[in-house]
Amino acid sequence: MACSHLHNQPINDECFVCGFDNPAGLEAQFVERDDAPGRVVGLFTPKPIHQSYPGRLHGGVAAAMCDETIGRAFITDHPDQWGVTMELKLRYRKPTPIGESLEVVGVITKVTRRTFEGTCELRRQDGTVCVTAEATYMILPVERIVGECSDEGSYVWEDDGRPVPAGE
Ligand SMILES: CCCCCCCCCC(=O)SCCNC(=O)CCNC(=O)[C@H](O)C(C)(C)COP(=O)(O)OP(=O)(O)OC[C@H]1O[C@@H](n2cnc3c(N)ncnc32)[C@H](O)[C@@H]1OP(=O)(O)O
Repeated sequence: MACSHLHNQPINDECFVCGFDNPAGLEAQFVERDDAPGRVVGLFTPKPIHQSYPGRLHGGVAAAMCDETIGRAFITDHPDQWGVTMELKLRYRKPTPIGESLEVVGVITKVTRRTFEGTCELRRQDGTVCVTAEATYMILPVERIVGECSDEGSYVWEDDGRPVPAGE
């Protein structure tokens, strides 16, 4: 698979989905495929701590992965605009296993002045689509997103106002 990592997208080290300093996290990675421009592919391998029924990925964890994949698909084409999830709708179509490398393919379907919408598919290695999702986000300045819940973020600010992970 020809692909490139999303080097320009920030990571919050303690994020449940993308962070690598969250012991319970998914440690997901996000890439763009050369054969699918405009899409983001989230890659992750669920651990036993992410299950619901034995061996089965918890639906809420799948939702988190779908949510972030669609959100990152927007940032790919709008690097200075971030969003918060307003609405997330999922269909759990097949059981999702743990311990298997899975991918979530996200794409943006609609952009307005204040919102964007997108869809995604969570797929197994054999192509089985286990979960599909659609979501709507409100576009907000990152200062407001971070500032509403925390006095400190894991970001520093470049001269052009762009946030980058602290320590980079
Ligand atoms: C590093 C890169 C990562 C990128 C991917 C990230 C993916 C993950 C993203 C998340 O998980 S974010 C966490 C989950 N989401 C949130 O925490 C959002 C919480 N909700 C809000 O902060 C506010 O509801 C929101 C900013 C969306 C809107 O607040 P506003 O103050 O701008 O709007 P207001 O409350 O005045 O309402 C304006 C209109 O929008 C409507 N509205 C507000 N929230 C809504 C909502 N959630 N869904 C539908 N409609 C909503 C509201 O009813 C009203 O309708 P009317 O004008 O008809 O009266």
